[in-house]
Amino acid sequence: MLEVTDLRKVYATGDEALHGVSTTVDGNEIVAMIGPSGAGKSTFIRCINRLTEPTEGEIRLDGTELTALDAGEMKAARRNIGMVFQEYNLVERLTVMENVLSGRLGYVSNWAALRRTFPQKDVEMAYDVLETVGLGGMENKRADELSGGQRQRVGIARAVVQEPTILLADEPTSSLDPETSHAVMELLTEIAAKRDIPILINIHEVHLAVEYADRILGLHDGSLVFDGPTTDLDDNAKDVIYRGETIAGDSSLSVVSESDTVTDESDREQSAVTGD
Ligand SMILES: Nc1ncnc2c1ncn2[C@@H]1O[C@H](COP(=O)(O)OP(=O)(O)OP(=O)(O)O)[C@@H](O)[C@H]1O
Repeated sequence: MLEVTDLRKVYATGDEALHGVSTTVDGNEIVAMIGPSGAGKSTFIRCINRLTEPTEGEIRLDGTELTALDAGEMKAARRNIGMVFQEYNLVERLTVMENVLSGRLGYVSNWAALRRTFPQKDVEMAYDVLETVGLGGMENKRADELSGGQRQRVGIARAVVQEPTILLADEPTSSLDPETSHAVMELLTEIAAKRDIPILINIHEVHLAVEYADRILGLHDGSLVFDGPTTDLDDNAKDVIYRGETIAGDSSLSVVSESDTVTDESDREQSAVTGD
């Protein structure tokens, strides 16, 4: 279970992207986070696995307080958090199989990781997951030979072989055409059911959120203004989320600066996909 309490993020620029967001994600539910551009959706999802460092608040995953972990402990904890990225984050010159197996790097010794040798059971699991995502038979293709939809399936397979207890997806469909977007959302839904894990998806397209999610989180200007079953997302709720009609930002919070750098974040992204 993911439990987020009073999550606040202030970037080094002074931008307060999250004003104290609390929610839980559990079971095998599909939770879609929606909201206007700049509402803080990416920041929220990236704070969970600390690709972006939270400023304040608690993030517990299956009882472990992630914000209290040191860098080494956090790397280990990231094995439990599968991450799917908008731009796939594949290594283009590597094969589909090599990309998928990189999801197991956090489980093998440094020596094996360096030589990219994996136990037979990991390879079998990778074949299995590639079948599940509809890429059976494509394991030897290079990533740069794939379409966007196929790349995203590789990204999903890589996250799944980590055997995570939760999947996070940051705009997984926004680089894809409408048909492929549906296919990817269907795939994510199937994975949640089959693996019995929750999926938190940050998504722009409200119609996809409504079609596939069990629950909606609505962010407006860094505040969580809607948290309820998808069936409760009526026009009034959409006005609150997209126009902030009944919500005013809390300007009383003091600004705490911190020293996130782009380099830090890209290092962490690498660690998030390899568990290394
Ligand atoms: N690295 C950063 N440094 C400073 N400010 C940032 C950074 N990343 C995001 N922000 C700011 O934080 C706020 C929330 O941004 P975020 O990307 O989380 O929103 P979003 O809802 O995901 O937007 P979009 O839907 O356009 O991707 C915005 O005001 C943005 O300008």
